[in-house]
This record gives sequence, structure tokens and C-alpha cells, in this order.
Amino acid sequence: MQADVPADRAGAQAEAQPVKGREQAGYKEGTSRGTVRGQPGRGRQQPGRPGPAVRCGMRSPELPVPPPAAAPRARPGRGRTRTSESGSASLSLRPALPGQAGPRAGEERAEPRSPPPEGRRGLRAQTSPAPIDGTAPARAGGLGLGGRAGTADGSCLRPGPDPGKGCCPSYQDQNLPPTQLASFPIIRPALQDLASSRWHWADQPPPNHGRGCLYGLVFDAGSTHTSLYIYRWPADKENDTGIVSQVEACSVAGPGISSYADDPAGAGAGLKPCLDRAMKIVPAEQQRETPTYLGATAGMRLLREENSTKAEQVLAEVSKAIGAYPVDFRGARILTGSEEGSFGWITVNYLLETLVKFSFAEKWAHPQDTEVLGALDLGGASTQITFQPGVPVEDRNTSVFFRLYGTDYSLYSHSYLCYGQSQALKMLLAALHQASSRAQISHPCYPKGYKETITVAELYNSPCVRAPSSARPGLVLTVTGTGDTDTCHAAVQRLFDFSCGAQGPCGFNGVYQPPVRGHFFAFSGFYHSLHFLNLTGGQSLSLVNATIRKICNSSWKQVQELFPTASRTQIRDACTASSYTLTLLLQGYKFNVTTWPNIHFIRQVANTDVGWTLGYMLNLTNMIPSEPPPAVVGLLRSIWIAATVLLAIMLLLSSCLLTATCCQRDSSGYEQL
Ligand SMILES: Nc1ncnc2c1ncn2[C@@H]1O[C@H](COP(=O)(O)OP(=O)(O)O)[C@@H](O)[C@H]1O
Repeated sequence: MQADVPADRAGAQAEAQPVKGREQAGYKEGTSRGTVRGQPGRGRQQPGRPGPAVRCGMRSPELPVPPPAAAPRARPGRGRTRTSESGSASLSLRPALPGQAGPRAGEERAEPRSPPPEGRRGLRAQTSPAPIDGTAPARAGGLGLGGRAGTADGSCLRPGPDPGKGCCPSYQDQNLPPTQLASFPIIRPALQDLASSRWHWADQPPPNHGRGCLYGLVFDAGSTHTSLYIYRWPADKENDTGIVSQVEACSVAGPGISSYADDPAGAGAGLKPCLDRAMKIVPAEQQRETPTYLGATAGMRLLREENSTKAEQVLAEVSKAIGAYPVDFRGARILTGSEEGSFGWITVNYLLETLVKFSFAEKWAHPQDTEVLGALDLGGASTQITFQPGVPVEDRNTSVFFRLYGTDYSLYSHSYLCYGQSQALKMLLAALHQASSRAQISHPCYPKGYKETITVAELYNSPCVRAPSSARPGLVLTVTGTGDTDTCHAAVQRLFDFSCGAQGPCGFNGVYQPPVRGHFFAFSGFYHSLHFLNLTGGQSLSLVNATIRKICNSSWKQVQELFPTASRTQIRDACTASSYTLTLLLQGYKFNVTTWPNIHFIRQVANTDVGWTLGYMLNLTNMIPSEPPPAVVGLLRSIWIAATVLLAIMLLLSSCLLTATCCQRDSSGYEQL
């Protein structure tokens, strides 16, 4: 369903034609927009207008998805569980059409898995259990058990008549050393470079003279919640990189928009407080040119699988709500799993300036000898892994190509639907229920002494779990925690099929994956589940194992004492979530004791949340063009001064020469006379 978009915007969007390019995969070495540094506004794309170029592409959605390595496992219920979101979805890195849903073909339906082989090793503590202090003060850098919302720069939140004054932070202000990462020695040099380059900008004239700042708004409509990210960048540096900062992340009250399937208007109404907040931040005269997007992720992908009409209704309602505000609304759509992974990867590498960097020669350039980082995202309903494997990606369904700032990137990316944290925990409970086939469920990952009830209807309310045909929806199930680490780990492992078969290296459920390579940022649920146990500070794998083991063996009373301020659900899920996270990383994505230190659990870099939204906006506003702007960009001021002096000298010399010639001619004339 198309969203309501004014005709003038439709025109702009129509410029963004799908581009045929290399390998017919929607890839184009796009044209840069020719922004000339020092001449603000000239040659610059109008803010809020999509860039002309499509810069990358992915496999066509029609490509077949490889069959699972293992034989299907019969599971009762209605239909198949979706477990894999293949990169076969066309990743259209171009302005989204309003209300356009992402291609469905990318949503690979899950194939049932075979039971994992017997005797698979569980998670084992390799050292004696370490004390857990979930209430310990946050490490340097201020990482804490935080809410989703945060104000990066409170001083800039007031609307003002003059957006150019006090609106954009100065470059000094932007030089916010991402101290969250200070404990990661490998990453630190890159961050020091980042900081130094920002100091370098500080030498430049203030960026916000003239047009002030530009803003962009992106709603992350996740399966568990929705957030509005408000971004800002200096207007005269629109085509530059590394300068977009997050002003605020506004958390929408209530669950994710997919929960409003039976009340679509409620999904739209819920967005209004955050839109009102944005209208207070973005100066009134700039609101109409502020590009605004809503991207929905796995929750909506699942709803679309279940009932596409309801999914469209929800999208239509959120579009209507956003369209009522005076912004340049560019549409609400459902991202494919591959887009989610790829935009997360762009965000990570943009924030670390591994794609393009401001050099000492005062030019933006692709940094030499800089390794890009991989991205690991754990949502509520899906998880993504995206990295540059350094070897050809053998499965075209998981292959992603980017050309960014004149450099080609060949990535591996895959999204597993239903393997986000909330849905995985639901699958675990359903499996335990089906194993018990009674109204009593013993949950080995819940603390001893914990008890709750849940109806069959509540348990089986997702396409990721299938109700047994005999299950009565109204039946009340009693779930009792047994706090048994080994049984818990075994149950978590049974959610996966780790066997790769003959087809080569894989992740899980028979999905091809080359061996992990280089450093990774692990964010969203990966960060939150381990941060709760204070395990995001570069702890060794043995300590992580020992800590999780200890928490999983604790009683309900003990964990309540350990986490006095946490919610009941957080405490209940501490063991399950961390066990699941570790299993996914180690057995699923195949990290090991050697590569474990290469995973950096992170929530923010330089006060900007790490997630897909920033990469999405950067792409749709063409802020990382496929080719660098023309070479005239970034000429040194000293060169201009030298050129002016040289010109003056040349003019002086020419006039001297002219005078001398005239004099000579005059004297020769006399001679003739
Ligand atoms: N402040 C937080 N504390 C704990 N967990 C969080 C927090 N913020 C996000 N999460 C977790 O991060 C994930 C975000 O998922 P979400 O974006 O809603 O899902 P998806 O990307 O699958 O649609 C969820 O697993 C959620 O529980």
C-alpha cells in the first residue's frame, strides 16, 4: 500500500530509478553530486531529496535459497517456522518509495531442522565462577543498563528561530571520544584517529554559518519497540562523512507496531509524542525539508507472513500519522533481513570512519590499511551477521556488494528470522512445553523457585512457534524454574541445527557462512543481554562462561538480591538470554576462544546508537556516495593563499613586462625618427 505523499515528493522519488549495473544486481557506480567544499549549497543536492545514484545491490530475490543441510525434522503445528532471512532479497540501496514494503521474496521460509547430534558439548565454565555484580557501576564511558532513549546533546534540544546559532555542535563539541571502547586496544587506534580528525575539523571555520544544520528522522519500528532517531549534520558538509550525529533517540511507548495488527490506528497514534518531540528539536523553518523514514523490521516481517493485509494496514496508519507532520516523509516500509544487516554494517563503519576519513591533506579519502568491522545485530525477532570475509562468498544469496566512496566491498550478510532474542526464548518455552506435554513446564533456564503462568494462546502467538494440534488455546500452563545450567544449555542448543553437511562452512540451520574474520561490533540484544551481567568489558570467554553458569544456577531469591533494581522479566531472563547469546555467537556464528576477543559489545559510538537506522539514512540521503566528490574538494586554504599571491606576482610581472616593452618600443621609434 502506498503512503500518502505529496506530489512534489513523489517527483523527487521518481528520480530514483532502479539502476541496472554490474552483474544486473541493482548495482551502480553512482555519480557523485559534485559538492564543492567551501561553497555551501552549490552543487549540493537539495536536502531531503534522494540522491540520484543507486550504489550497491544484492542478489535478486528470485534466486533459490539453498536447502538446509540436514533432513527436515517433523514438527507439529501450522506451517513451517521461518528461521532464515536470506540475502536473496534485493537490497535496494536507494530512496525507498513511500509505503513500499520490502520484497517478500527475501524472507526465506524456515526449513525444519533435524535434531542436533547427540553428545554436543554444552557451555562449560572454564574457570571457577567469578562473582557477578550486575549492579556494579558502569565502566568508563558511561555504559549502563540504559533505556533506549537518550539525549546526546541536551544543549541543542531547544528549537530556535536561528538554527545557525547554537544548533549544530561545533566540531570540538562533536569530538566526543567514544570512551566506551577505550578498553579495546585493537579498536583504540582507530578511535584516536577519529578523535584527532575531529580536532582537525575544529581548525576549520564554524560549520554552521550560513544554513546551519540539517536534520533527518528515522523510526526504527522493531518487533519489541519503536524508537525515533533524530540525526543532525552541518548543512555545508552534507556530502561529507563522519559528521552526522544523533541528537536524540525518542522511545515510543508500548510494544512494536506489529503488535497493533488488530488496532492499526493505535500504531500511528503511538508515534505522535516522539514526532512532537522532533518538532521541538528541528527548527520550524527546516521541518519541511527534513527527510523522515520509518523502517520496520522482523516483527513486521512476521506479521506480513501471517497476514499481509494487516501488515499493510499498520504501515498505512503509521504513514498517515507521520504524513500529518510538516516533514519530508519518504515512506514507511519493511526492511529485508539483509538490508537490516547491511545498514547496521554501514553504521558501524561510518561511525569508526573505516569507510572514508578526513585526512591530514584536508581531504576525505578512503583510509588505507584500515580494516572494516563486521556487524552482529540481535533483535527481538531476528539476528543478522554481516562481515567482509576476505574470500569469495560462495552462496550468492548471502552476498552483498557495496561501492562506497570509490571502494568496493564484498560482504557476507545473513539474517535469521525467529532467532531474535524474544522469539528464540519463546521457541525454547514452546519446545519445553511440547517435551513435557502437560500443563506443567519445568524451565531449566529460569531460576529455581520462580513460577509463572501463561496460556497456550499466549505461548503460540507467533509464526515462530507452532501450537500442537491438541493444544487448547485457553489452557493455562504453569512454568516453574529449575535453575539447572547444563539442562538449560542443552535445551538452548536444541533450538539450532549446527551441522553443516557437505556444503562447506556454515552458520546454523544449514545456512552457508564463511569463517568469521576480523573485528566485530555486537550491538542491540547482544549488548543488552551481556551488559546485564557486566560482561561487555572485554572479559575473557572463560569468565563469561563462568559468570553465565553461575547465574543459571542461582535461585529466584539470589538473583533478585543480585539485581535489586531490574525488572522481573529481566531477572527471569538473565540466564536464558545470556546463554542464548553465547550459544548463538559460539556455536551459531562459529566464534571461538581465539576470535572471542574480536567481538566488541557496544551500544553507542560517540553518543550515537549503533543500529541500522543511521546507515539507512546515510544511504537514502546519499551521504556516502559511491564515488568521491571531485578533486577540487577540500583544497587547502594555504593553497588558495599561495595561488592568490602567485597570481598577484604574475600580474605585477606582466605589467612590468608590458611597461618595459612599451618603453623599448618608444625608444626604438625615436631612433627611427
Ligand atoms: N534497554 C534495553 N534493555 C534490554 N534489552 C534491550 C534494550 N533495548 C533493546 N533491547 C533488546 O534489543 C532487541 C531489540 O529488538 P527490536 O529492534 O525490537 O527487534 P527486531 O530488530 O528483531 O525487530 C530486543 O531483543 C530487546 O529486548
